[in-house]
Amino acid sequence: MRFPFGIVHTDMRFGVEGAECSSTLGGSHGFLQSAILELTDSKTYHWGLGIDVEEKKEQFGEHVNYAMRILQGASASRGSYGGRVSTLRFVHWATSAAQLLLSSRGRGKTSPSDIRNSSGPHGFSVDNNSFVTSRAENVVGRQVVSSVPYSTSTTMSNTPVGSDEALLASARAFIPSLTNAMHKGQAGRIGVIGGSEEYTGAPYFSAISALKVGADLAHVFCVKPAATVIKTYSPELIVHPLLDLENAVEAIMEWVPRMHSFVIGPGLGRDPKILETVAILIEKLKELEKPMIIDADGLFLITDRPQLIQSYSKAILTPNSVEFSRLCTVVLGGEVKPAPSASAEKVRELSTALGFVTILHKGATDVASNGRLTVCCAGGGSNRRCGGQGDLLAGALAVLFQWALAYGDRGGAPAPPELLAAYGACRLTRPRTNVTVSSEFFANFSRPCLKHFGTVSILFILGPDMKMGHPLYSDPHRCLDIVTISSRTFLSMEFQNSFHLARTT
Ligand SMILES: NC(=O)C1=CN([C@@H]2O[C@H](COP(=O)(O)OP(=O)(O)OC[C@H]3O[C@@H](n4cnc5c(N)ncnc54)[C@H](O)[C@@H]3O)[C@@H](O)[C@H]2O)[C@@H](O)CC1
Ligand SMILES: Nc1ncnc2c1ncn2[C@@H]1O[C@H](COP(=O)(O)OP(=O)(O)OP(=O)(O)O)[C@@H](O)[C@H]1O
Repeated sequence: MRFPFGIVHTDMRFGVEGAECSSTLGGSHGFLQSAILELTDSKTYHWGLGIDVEEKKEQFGEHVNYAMRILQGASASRGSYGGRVSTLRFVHWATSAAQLLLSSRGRGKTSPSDIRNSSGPHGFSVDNNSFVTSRAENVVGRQVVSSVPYSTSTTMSNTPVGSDEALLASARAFIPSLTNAMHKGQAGRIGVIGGSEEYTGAPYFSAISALKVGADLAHVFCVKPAATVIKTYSPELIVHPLLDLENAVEAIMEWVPRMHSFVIGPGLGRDPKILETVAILIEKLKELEKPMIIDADGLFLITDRPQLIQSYSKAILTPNSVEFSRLCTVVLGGEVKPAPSASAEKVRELSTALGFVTILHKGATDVASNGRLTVCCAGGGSNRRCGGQGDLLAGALAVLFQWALAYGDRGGAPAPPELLAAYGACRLTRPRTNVTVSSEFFANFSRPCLKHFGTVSILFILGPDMKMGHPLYSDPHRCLDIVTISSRTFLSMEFQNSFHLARTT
């Protein structure tokens, strides 16, 4: 495995397997050098003090501009960097690592374990003083890649009703057990309404994640030009090229009754005719009381016509910060600036204004509210912000939501089904991305993320391994080993009896 980088604090030395860059400067110049090395696949360069960007431009041409852009705009990660995400990720993490080191200088002593056990904006912080080690790369590289411990950051705001463990236990309770008595489809038939000529990945991510989490069947309802493309991603998906037919509503409604829940919006696009079709479908799904997760362009539609889901208790909206901001502007009035972490109060306000429709605001901390209760889920998760992670979450949530609803509110749970499902989906998604970061450091992200979806689900189900503070969370490499073992065990059904979970029908 390529180990992405190592940092020695004394001279900010960056090591990339097969390429090494030594700089006596550190800071962003060091990062720039590293980024350029990555971009150019250079083997070894030793640059002296200072970097003359113009000179480097001559040497490396556009790569310098590119590296600069990455450094300056790492936050604008989506899309624009295309295939260069590995470099972005490299710099992103490297930056975090260096911030850690730089911020710790001259403030006494911090042991590696202090860093490993602490948490902060990047999943870690320096609690006390300086970091002293001669082989910082051994610690910091690993730490930055693997840390992001699952912190005790889940809270209930307006009503203090539970802890992480209580929420997790209740979420786990509605997962159907694996037995030979179930028939195909019983654990979930999920419909994804989305996919356009431009966006074929998003509906795929949602649908396949639904399957990985445990649904039996996933259907995608998309426009014709997207259908073959989506189908070729996976033979497991059932793909219906119906969304752009003249009689789209009628054609899709033939399938709707057999679906347990829907994800509406991933990759849908914004063609007014398609959106009109989807608006009619939403009305019809409501009549049939189908649970629905509304994401991405589905939220664009809802922002335009909030009355579509007003007071519908089986809808969960999953806005990212920009989508949340747009919704707030329309529904609450006034400007709400997009922020990585939403104000729990604003999320509650929006939910209330929409007639207690559940809102799950995705961010550094995920905040879910049904207007009466608010649940937050932080910890875990990656610092990568590439496209597709929200789609994965939406697919997972569609499965958990229908499981939760089928299980029902049996009393004793710290939150109602919609919030348990939201919490469960976040809790499931965040460690998965964490595991992926450590194992797929230089690869593209959302797709390998899927690889761990099933396995992390296993951990989710196996319960005891998911305890916060468990070593799994401080060392994803170990986590992967255990996950592999767990999966095998799971598949061989040896642990079947330990699935003491109630079954849904
Ligand atoms: N592989 C694919 O097919 C993918 C398709 N996608 C689809 O792409 C379509 C458009 O989705 P977008 O999310 O780009 O929506 P928009 O087209 O509304 O763009 C939102 C923009 O806001 C930016 N942004 C995000 N957070 C911000 C913040 N805190 N402050 C300022 N700007 C911020 C984003 O970079 C993005 O460019 C949807 O249909 C979506 O499902 C995405 O799901 C990603 C993956
Ligand atoms: N700043 C952040 N720090 C850590 N995790 C985050 C952050 N922002 C979002 N996430 C996590 O990433 C996942 C996807 O959220 P994101 O905001 O990327 O969705 P999205 O923009 O709708 O995604 P998509 O590209 O699929 O449309 C969620 O599980 C969320 O918990």
